[in-house]
Amino acid sequence: MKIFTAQQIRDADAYTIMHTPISSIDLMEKAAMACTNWICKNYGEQLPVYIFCGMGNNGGDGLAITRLLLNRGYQAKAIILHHSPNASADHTTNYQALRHRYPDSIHHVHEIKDLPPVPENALIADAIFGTGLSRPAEGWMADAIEQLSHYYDQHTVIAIDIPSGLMADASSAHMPVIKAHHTLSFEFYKLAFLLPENAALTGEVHILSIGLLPDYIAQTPARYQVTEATHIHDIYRPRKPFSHKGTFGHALLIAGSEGKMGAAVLSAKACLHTGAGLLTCHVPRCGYDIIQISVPSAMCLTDEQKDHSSVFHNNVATPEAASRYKVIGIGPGLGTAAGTAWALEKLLEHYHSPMVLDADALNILGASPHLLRKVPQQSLLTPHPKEFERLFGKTANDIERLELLSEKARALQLNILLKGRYTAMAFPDGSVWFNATGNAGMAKGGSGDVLTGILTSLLAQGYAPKEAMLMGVYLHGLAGDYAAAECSQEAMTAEDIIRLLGKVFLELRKYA
Ligand SMILES: NC(=O)C1=CN([C@@H]2O[C@H](COP(=O)(O)OP(=O)(O)OC[C@H]3O[C@@H](n4cnc5c(N)ncnc54)[C@H](OP(=O)(O)O)[C@@H]3O)[C@@H](O)[C@H]2O)[C@@H](O)CC1
Ligand SMILES: [K+]
Repeated sequence: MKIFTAQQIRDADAYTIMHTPISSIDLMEKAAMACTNWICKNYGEQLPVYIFCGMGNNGGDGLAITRLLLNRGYQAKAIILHHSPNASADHTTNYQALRHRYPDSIHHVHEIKDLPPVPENALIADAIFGTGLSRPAEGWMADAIEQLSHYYDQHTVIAIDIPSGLMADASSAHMPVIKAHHTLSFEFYKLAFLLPENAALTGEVHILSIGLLPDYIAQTPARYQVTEATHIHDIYRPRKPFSHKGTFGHALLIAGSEGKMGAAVLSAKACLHTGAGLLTCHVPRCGYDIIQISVPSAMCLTDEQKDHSSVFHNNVATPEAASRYKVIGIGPGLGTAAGTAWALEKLLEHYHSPMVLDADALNILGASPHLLRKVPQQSLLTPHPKEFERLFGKTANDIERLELLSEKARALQLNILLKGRYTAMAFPDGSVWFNATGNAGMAKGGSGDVLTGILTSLLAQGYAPKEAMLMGVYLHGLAGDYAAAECSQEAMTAEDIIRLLGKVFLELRKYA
């Protein structure tokens, strides 16, 4: 799903109005109807609904919702905040319609002391500012937003299109913003919903269709996208009947150190359960029995060191040796011993195909930034926010961090993701995608090691690096969702994610 900017959303609106018999006021009615239906489906008419409206079209939506709820027997009230002397045309039309039919349902607010008390059991709808917010709220409007934010603790708050005060495609850090339990947004995700800094503001986001024209959406380029199931169905290639293990690539996984062999085991298992043809693990001597017993399908090479790996570059020292492996995954539980860092540098000097770098491999790069330039182009890097900061430095807010992510992916020609609720993936072509599968049950040790195994496996099988990242992150999240459904977010572990990869592939095959 494309993520459009506030301006592109206005253009989609205008395009639909120009190319269909639908007028602007009809579109507002459709938006208001979609919200009203959602409210009626989820809350009974015994609850009063207080709808706070601004002077633009977001306020117009609020006025139309008030009328539609009153039509259905709800006790709805519109509280209009006069932040501007001028109302938009569609706001005015809806104001007149509401006043004509339900004159007692409207309350005007010209300054903060006019805000009415809200009954204890009332539902609150926030229709003050939408995508037309052009600057931070100031003066008494900032105070009003601040005051309304406190309703979050005692009431259910539903934001219409976007929580008021939140900028759709810029950072709103340190700005007054309404906190909502639910956001009912029209047609598209807004970039703001996907940023961790806004996690506490939007609550659950529900995308409601209002019939904007699909051809505008199809023909308009968007810098940001959210991965959808259909994208993954297009990427997925089922195994052919006449294939053999060589068809699916030989992966080399360099992972583990004393006390962290579990990371290597998880990564190796995930690699095999994602379909790699052959897997060799390079581990320190202390890990030999562990790998042989825990992952019997994998081969095992041991380092000359007992507790950390230090000579893994020898596996690719000659072109002939290097050609044995389709891909290298490196990092889970690796440690950052000086010998390991030295061997990583040597590895990068010898190996020139895309690889997967995670965890301690990234920490080693963060400590020696000159190594970043030696990482083979098209490689996959999988930092979490702390590792990202060690690699590329601090930023002031999430939008700046996203820019930095995208800039580094382009400049270094690497596929770099940034882990989070909506993992962001930046590609050498300048595009940035967000993944929406996954859940908080995956915020546990081991989940990242599983992802490394999955990505390494997909590269081994010949998926292009961008496809491998989009698909691997999606599958990892979906397996996590299946695991949570089966045994709860609390109880699930990284091993459950690996186990449920099977269910994910069975699901994928249905669309192949
Ligand atoms: N496209 C769609 O899909 C559809 C969109 N629809 C709806 O339209 C909404 C967008 O409406 P919109 O463009 O009228 O803007 P909106 O957010 O109501 O605010 C504009 C007002 O706020 C003002 N203002 C701005 N910043 C301010 C500040 N800091 N402090 C004070 N004032 C400030 C600004 O005044 P000005 O900047 O001119 O001073 C103007 O008066 C969208 O979110 C959705 O709900 C649906 O109806 C139909 C389909
Ligand atoms: K709003």
